[in-house]
Amino acid sequence: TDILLKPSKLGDISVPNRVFMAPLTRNRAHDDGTPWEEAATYYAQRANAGLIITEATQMHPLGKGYIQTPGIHEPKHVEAWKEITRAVHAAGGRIFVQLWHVGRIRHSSIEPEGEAPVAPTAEAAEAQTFTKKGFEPTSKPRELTVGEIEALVADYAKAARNAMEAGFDGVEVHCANGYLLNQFLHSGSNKRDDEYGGSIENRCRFPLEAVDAVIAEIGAGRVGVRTSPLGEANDVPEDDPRALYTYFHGELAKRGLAYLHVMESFPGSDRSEEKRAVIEDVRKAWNGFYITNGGYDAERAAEALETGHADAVAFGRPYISNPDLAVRIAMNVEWAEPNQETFYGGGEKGYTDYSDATLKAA
Ligand SMILES: C=C(C(=O)O)c1ccccc1
Repeated sequence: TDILLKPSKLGDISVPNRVFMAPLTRNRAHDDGTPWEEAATYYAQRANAGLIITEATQMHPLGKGYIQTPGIHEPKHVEAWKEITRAVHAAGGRIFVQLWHVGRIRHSSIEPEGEAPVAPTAEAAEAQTFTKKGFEPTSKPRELTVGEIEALVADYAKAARNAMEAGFDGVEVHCANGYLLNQFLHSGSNKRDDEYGGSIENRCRFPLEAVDAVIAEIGAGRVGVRTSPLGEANDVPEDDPRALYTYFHGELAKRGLAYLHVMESFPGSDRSEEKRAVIEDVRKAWNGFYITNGGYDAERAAEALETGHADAVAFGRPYISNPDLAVRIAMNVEWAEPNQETFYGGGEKGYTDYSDATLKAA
């Protein structure tokens, strides 16, 4: 598995290995969207990753859909993130922030309280979110006007500017997992009849405008994009994933982005031949640095690089319970299993209290 430890260039930066930390929602931020102070320790412990991609971080007040997720749209958010990026850089790490807007995956009791979610179309998702009362069905959204979409494009650029101010090495634009930009991409969630809906080109328009605004603000070498072509999360059916993502990945390939990050499978879902074939096809439309993600162990990760399928592998749950994952891979040390009870919400337990055994053993 040594191929996982090969350095590489990645857009404007260099990475020391191909073992990346995938975005992980942990629901431990303050209610006003300020990240928790303990996050500096949590991310610095994981600085051995070739690249850390933060938990999904809302780029607009209405982009918040769950309790205690962090934001990056206020000056106080930027100040708090500065401590985190400083700690990661002091530990020798590199970190991108994932810019998120939940769209209709939101309950109106979440701050800003009483505000309905926004979406491409005024149809509620068959989905749940978690509020202070626990899991609740998502609220019925209202349809975004063209003017509001244009304002959100500018908000993505502003969030990217905030990310640079906060000391991040770059940003990942979240276009996956049934959230706002994914809702625009898919035929099942986007029923608009204006220039932002209908054809594949029209459904890709807003996501591409958002990516272009971020590129214009901070440069393509500091921008990655995440997609989930076979996404099952949050009720975003799509008539023709192969055609849609061949086009979307092809458009992204023209922009000189730092990377494309694809969730290829999901916890508990099957990896059928048909699904693998779609992923292989839409993978071919991309021409740059490719990060794969989805339940990899070290052996399958090394194989993904050896076959040329991917240039790096993002690990989610393994990085929860193995802060030193890249070192464990280098030293061939067994991985610890994460405790699912402390994935979402809570304090230090299950967050910063996992052992970095190899660093003591080294
Ligand atoms: C941001 C998330 C994603 O991209 O799936 C998320 C949100 C809530 C729980 C788990 C994951």
